[in-house]
Amino acid sequence: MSDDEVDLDLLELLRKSMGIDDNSPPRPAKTRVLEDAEYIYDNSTDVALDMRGTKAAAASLWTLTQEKQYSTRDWSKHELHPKAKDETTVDFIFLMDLLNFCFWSDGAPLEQYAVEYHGKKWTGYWSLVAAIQRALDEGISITSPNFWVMEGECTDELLQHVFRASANSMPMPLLGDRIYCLREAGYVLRDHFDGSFTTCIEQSKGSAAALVNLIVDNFPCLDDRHRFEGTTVHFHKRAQILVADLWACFEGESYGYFHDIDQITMFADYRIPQMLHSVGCLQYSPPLESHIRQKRIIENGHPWEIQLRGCSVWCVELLKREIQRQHPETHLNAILIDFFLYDSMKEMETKGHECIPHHRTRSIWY
Ligand SMILES: Nc1nc2c(c(CN[C@H]3C=C[C@H](O)[C@@H]3O)cn2[C@@H]2O[C@H](COP(=O)(O)O)[C@@H](O)[C@H]2O)c(=O)[nH]1
Repeated sequence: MSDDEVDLDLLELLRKSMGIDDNSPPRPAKTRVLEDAEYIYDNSTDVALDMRGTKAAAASLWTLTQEKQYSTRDWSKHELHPKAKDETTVDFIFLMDLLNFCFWSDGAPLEQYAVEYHGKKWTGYWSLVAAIQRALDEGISITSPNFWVMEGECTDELLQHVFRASANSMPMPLLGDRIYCLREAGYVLRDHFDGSFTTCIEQSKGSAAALVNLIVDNFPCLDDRHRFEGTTVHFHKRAQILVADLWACFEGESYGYFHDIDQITMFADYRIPQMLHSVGCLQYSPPLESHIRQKRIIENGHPWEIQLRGCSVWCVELLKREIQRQHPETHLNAILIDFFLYDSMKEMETKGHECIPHHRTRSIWY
C-alpha cells in the first residue's frame, strides 16, 4: 500500500470518527461580528442600551421607513453614487469602501476637508465619493486596481491630486494611510484575484458572510478586529459595508446577489452611535458623555471606543428584532436600518440639529 493510500485511509478514519462524511452539506459561513457585539454589550460599563428608548425608536423607524418606502433602491438615488450596473461599478464601490473612513477634522466646520463637485461642496463620506467622480471625469483610472500598482504612473503625487481639497479646506485626513491601503489592496488583487474584486465575489458563491471572511482574511487594512476584556472582537465595518453597498446598488441581483445578506450587521462607525444616543437608544456614563461633549480624542482600541462600536451593533440588532416583532410582515434588515439612520443623522447635521457630537477616534477602521 503506498504512503498516499495509507494517508487517505487515516484521513477517512479521522473524518468518520469526527462524524464528518463527504456528503455532509457545507456548513453555512458565519462572521463573528454579532456574537462579539453581544459580548461587548454584556461587558460594557460606560455604554448601555435604554430598552424603552429602543422600543420607541423601533416604532418610529418602522413608520418613517414605510412612509418613504425605504429600500435598496434608495442607494442609487444618491446623486454621487454610480448608476451603471456592471463591473465598473464593482470597482467603484471597492475603491470607495477601501477608503471609507475617518473624514472628521476638528477645525471650524468651514475648514473641514471638502470637495467641490457639480456645483456643490461635499464633506465627510460624500467628499470621498465626489473626489472619485472628479478623478474619473479628469480621465484618471482611479477605480482600476491594476493602476494602483503601477507606481511609476499612479504616483503618490497623482493620488494627492485626486484627493485634493477644494479651496479653503483642510487636506483629506489620513491621506498617507489611504494611499497605503490602495497600494496594499492593489497588490493583493493582482497577486491573488486576477486584479479584480469580481473574482472575490465569484469565490464567495453568493454568501455575504463568506465574502466578508474572504475580504478580512486577504486584505489586512480591512481586518477590523480588536482586543476587549481579554478577547478578540470583530467589527469588520468596511468589509461589511462593502458587501452591503454591492447588495444595495445591484438591488440583490448580479454582483449584489447574496442568499444570506441578513447576516450583515450595522456598520460600527462614528455616526450611528451618535444617532442612537440622539434618539434615546444609547446611554453613556457621565465621564464618557462629558469626554464626547468636549470633543476629546478617544484612542483607537480604548475600551470606551470598543463599547461604543459594539453596543451600537447590538442596539441595531435589537431594533431589527423589535420591528420584526411589531410588524412580522416587514423585511427591514440591519443594513437598511443602518443606511436610514446614517442618512437621517446627516440630515440632522445639515440642519444643525446634532444633540451630541460624534466620538473622536482617528483610525483607518471606520
Ligand atoms: N454605519 C454607516 N456608516 C457610514 C455610512 C456611510 C455612507 N453610506 C451611504 C450608502 C448608503 C447610505 O444610504 C449612505 O448614503 C458612511 N459611513 C461612515 O460614516 C463616517 C462618515 O461620516 P461623515 O464624516 O459624517 O460623512 C465614516 O466612518 C464612514 O465610513 C452608512 O451608510 N452607515
